[in-house]
Amino acid sequence: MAPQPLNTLQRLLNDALAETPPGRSIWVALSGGLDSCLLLALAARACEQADRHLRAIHINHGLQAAAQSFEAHCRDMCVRLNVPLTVVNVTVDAQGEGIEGAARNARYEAFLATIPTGDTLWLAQHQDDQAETFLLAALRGSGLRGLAGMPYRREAQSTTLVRPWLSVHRAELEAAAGLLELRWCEDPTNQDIRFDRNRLRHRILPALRERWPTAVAALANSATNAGDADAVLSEYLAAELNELVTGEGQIDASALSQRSRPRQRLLVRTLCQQQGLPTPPQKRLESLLDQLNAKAGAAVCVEWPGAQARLWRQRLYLMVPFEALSSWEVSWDGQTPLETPIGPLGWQVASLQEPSQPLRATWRQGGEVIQLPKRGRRDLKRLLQEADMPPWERQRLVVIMQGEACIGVVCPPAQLLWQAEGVCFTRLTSPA
Ligand SMILES: Nc1ncnc2c1ncn2[C@@H]1O[C@H](COP(=O)(O)OP(=O)(O)OP(=O)(O)O)[C@@H](O)[C@H]1O
Repeated sequence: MAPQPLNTLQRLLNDALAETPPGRSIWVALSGGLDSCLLLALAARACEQADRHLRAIHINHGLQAAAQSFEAHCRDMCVRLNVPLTVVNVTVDAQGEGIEGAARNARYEAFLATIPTGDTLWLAQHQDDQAETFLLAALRGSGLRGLAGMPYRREAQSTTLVRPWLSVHRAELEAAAGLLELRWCEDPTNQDIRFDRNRLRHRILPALRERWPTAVAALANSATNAGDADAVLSEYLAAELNELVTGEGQIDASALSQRSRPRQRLLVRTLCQQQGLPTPPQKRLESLLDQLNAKAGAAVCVEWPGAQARLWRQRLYLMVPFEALSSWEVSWDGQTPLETPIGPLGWQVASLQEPSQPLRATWRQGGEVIQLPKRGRRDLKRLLQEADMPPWERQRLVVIMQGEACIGVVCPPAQLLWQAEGVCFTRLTSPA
C-alpha cells in the first residue's frame, strides 16, 4: 500500500482529473523544482490509470545560468516518464515591474499561447505558496481580490488552470518526494532573501510558525475566505454597475456620487476589473471620487499606470490612456485599405460625386463643413456636439477631404459617422 502522503496527493489528483473534460489533455507546468517534478511524477500515474493524455510544458525564461540545466532536467524526466514535453523560450522584459512579476507574466502568456483551447493546465502551487501570496497582498494593502490569492481553479482564454495541491502543506510534498526518491533542481535564487517572497519564506513565516504553529494553514484559509467574499461581492457589484451604465465603458457619475464612499470605491475598482484595466492606487481613486460632481464642462482626467478616468457631462469613462497624436495627412485613392496611426480605417469609398478630384485623409483639424443628404451644409463641430461625442474621441476622428470639402468622417476602425451627399462609403471586410 502507498504511504499516507502519497495517497493524499494521488487522491487530490484523481479528484482534479474527474473534473477535466474527457478527450482533452492535461498539461503539467514543469519548472524543474521539487513541487512540479512531484506533480508530474504523480500525474503520470493518475493519467495512466485513468487512461488520460498527459503533457508537460516548461518555460525557459533564460534569466539565469542555471536555466539550461532546469530545461535539461525537465527533458530528462519527461523522457523517463514518456510524457511529451513542450519547451517555450520567452524574453522577460522587466521594465516598469520587478523581475519576478515580469517573469510570471511572460510565463502565463506563454502557457496560454501554447496550450490548446479546452485543455487543462495543472500548477504545483501549495498551501505555503498561498500563505505567502496572501501576506504579500496584505503588505501591499490589497483589497479582497488580492487577498484571495490564487484560486484552486480559473478559466483563462478557454484554458482551465488548476492547482490540485493548493490545500497541501509544503512539508507533505517534501516527504512524498523523499519517499519516491525524486530528483529535482534547486533554484539558487530561491535562497536570495532580497526577493520579497523568499524573505517571507525563510525569515518571516518561520518566526510566525514558532508562535502560531498553524499560521500557514490559517493564512491560506483567510485567502479562501477572502476569495469567497470577493466572489459574492462581485456578483452584487456587477448587478449594481449594470444600473449605472450609460454606454460602453462609461457610467453615470452623478448617480455614483449619491452612493457611500466605500461603495463608490468598490464600484470603480470593479469597473476597472471588468474592462481589464489596472485598478487605481488609493490616492488617485480618492482624487477621482472627490471630483465626481465636477461641473458639466470641466475636463477632469485622473491617470494611473495603464489607465485613466475622465469625467464628462456627468459621466465617468475609464480607458487605456491615449498616446498623443502627431500630425498626419495622406493622399488616398479611396480604395486601398487605409492604415491610420491608430489602426485600419475599415472603410472604402464606393462612389463619389466628383471622381476625378483626389482625396486625402487626415485628423479632424476643426472648421470642417460637410454637405449632408437632406440636411444641407453642417459644421462638423455642431454635429459632434449633437452626437454627444466626448472631446478626447473627437480628436481621434479621421476626416476624408476632397479639396476643401469634407466628404466623410470615420471613427476608426468600425464607425462611419457621416458621409457627404452623393458619396457612398462601404465597410471593408477583413480578408478570410
Ligand atoms: N519555468 C516554468 N515552467 C513551467 N512551469 C513553471 C515554471 N515556473 C513555475 N512554474 C509553475 O508554477 C508553479 C509555481 O511557481 P514557483 O515559481 O512558485 O515554483 P518553483 O519554485 O519554480 O518550482 P516548484 O513549484 O516546481 O518547486 C510551479 O510549481 C510550476 O507548476
